[in-house]
Amino acid sequence: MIEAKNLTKRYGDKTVVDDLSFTVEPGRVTGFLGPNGAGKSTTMRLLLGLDRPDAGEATVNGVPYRELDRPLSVVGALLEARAVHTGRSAFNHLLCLAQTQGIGRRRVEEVIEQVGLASVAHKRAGGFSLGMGQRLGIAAALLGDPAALVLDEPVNGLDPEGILWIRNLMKSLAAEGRAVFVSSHLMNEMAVTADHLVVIGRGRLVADCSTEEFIERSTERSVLVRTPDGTQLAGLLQREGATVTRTAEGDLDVTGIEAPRIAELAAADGLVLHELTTRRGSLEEAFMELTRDAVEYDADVPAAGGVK
Ligand SMILES: Nc1ncnc2c1ncn2[C@@H]1O[C@H](COP(=O)(O)OP(=O)(O)OP(=O)(O)O)[C@@H](O)[C@H]1O
Repeated sequence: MIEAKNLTKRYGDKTVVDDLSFTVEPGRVTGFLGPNGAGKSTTMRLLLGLDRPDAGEATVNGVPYRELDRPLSVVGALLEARAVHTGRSAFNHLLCLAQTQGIGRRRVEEVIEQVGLASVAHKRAGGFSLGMGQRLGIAAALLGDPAALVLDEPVNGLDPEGILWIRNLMKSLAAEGRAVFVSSHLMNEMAVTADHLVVIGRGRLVADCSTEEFIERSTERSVLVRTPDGTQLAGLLQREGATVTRTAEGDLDVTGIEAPRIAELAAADGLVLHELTTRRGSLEEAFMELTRDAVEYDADVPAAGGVK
């Protein structure tokens, strides 16, 4: 389990991570979301002891990273999305890393197999494509068979096949009981990958809840109604407490009342319906709105355990 408690980091007079607290639980993928510059990479560096917080603390299984005896066996990390610039082969690169932590050759072979690099294991890693470099970085993160993983934007710059591979790998690592913490600035990608979301804006926590709950709360549902009896139906629905607006095409856009109830009310008054479609707002739009101004949003919605 990874824990951030009141983490704060300032660069000059700018507070980049601001009193941030959250937990990354084992057995699930926790997505770490925020627009560019929100403070995700900085937070991950603090979790991994690469930077010191100005206040608060970060621990892995209750221990600060710098105090871990064999860190690779506790938490694996992928920090930068680029190929390794080395004249060494992928195998030797991993072997060197393994030897610093008393990890054997057999384990190096295993992780190379696991990330699908067996056929190029003895090729120079410096010549790898971005996707192969990402696989190598993930192999390094997995070397110590860690219970927790911290991955910073692992799908950046990958092709659809690479994205799918990383997505499935993260899910299977979580299914094995590991705590997987993965950052992204892409809401839609996280929506299909993560079980839980920690969302930040300007270094502050904006949401800490299940992905399902986030989607449910963030995207308002409305019903599109196409009818030749628009005026009567609009009046009827408004009397039932719904909010009705006319679209440019003359259809009704209805919120506050579900599609089956609209159909029942229309039927009871003998009104004709040509179409009844439940629609959801775009998740990406909701995310942009949510993170545009963290402070402003804070005042609007309930805190603690849900969308803050
Ligand atoms: N070493 C540093 N010195 C000064 N400012 C920094 C430093 N590292 C990061 N920052 C600033 O802190 C803010 C947060 O950066 P960070 O890289 O953590 O954001 P991010 O959410 O990971 O963004 P991205 O999605 O673009 O990677 C940015 O405004 C950045 O310019």
